[in-house]
Amino acid sequence: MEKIMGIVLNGGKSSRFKKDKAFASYQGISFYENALSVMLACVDNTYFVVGDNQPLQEETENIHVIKDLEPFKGQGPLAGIYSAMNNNAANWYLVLPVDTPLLKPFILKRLISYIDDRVDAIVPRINNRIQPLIALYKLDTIDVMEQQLIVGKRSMHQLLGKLTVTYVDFSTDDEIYFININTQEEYQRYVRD
Ligand SMILES: Nc1nc2c(ncn2[C@@H]2O[C@H](COP(=O)(O)OP(=O)(O)OP(=O)(O)O)[C@@H](O)[C@H]2O)c(=O)[nH]1
Repeated sequence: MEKIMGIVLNGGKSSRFKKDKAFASYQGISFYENALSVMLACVDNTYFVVGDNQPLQEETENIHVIKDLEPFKGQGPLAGIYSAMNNNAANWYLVLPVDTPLLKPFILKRLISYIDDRVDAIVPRINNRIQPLIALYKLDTIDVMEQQLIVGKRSMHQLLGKLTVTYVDFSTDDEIYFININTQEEYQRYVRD
């Protein structure tokens, strides 16, 4: 049985949203609480990788609050993923951002079912669009991540270009679950609490 650790990313600046996305809410639940609960419906333990405005006051038994490692602090989602994987706690890591409030556990469980040690990453694809922040990464990919960060290549797409990836196709009907809220306009259009 593979050991899987969650990584919920919450270290962004929310500059397009104009206020901290973590505290926006959907159906009365804040984005960050929702992301943690979707994650914990799929794995036993998760990292919660935060920036300066840490919403959780206390750790719980299965939520471990950490910060980006200093050399790459605030350098984007890849920095957060790398910082969590650096703790060496599992051989696979399931990543989730805070800003996909419509996501459901079945999506993550389907990705988990594709775990195979011959590949480096398992990434969903919907209508030819890939979602590298709702994905699984094998521990061994940490060296490639570090190299990318050292040379300032923060793009997840560029990272995937260097890995062996299984793309898991989801149908157009599932597209709704992957909606990513970056702006107030997107919030009004898709979420409207
Ligand atoms: N740990 C960590 N997470 C990050 C970092 N940058 C972004 N994230 C998270 O990655 C996910 C996607 O973030 P983006 O929407 O690309 O970036 P953002 O900074 O939150 O928003 P913008 O400032 O509008 O680009 C969110 O869950 C963010 O909280 C970072 O430097 N460190």
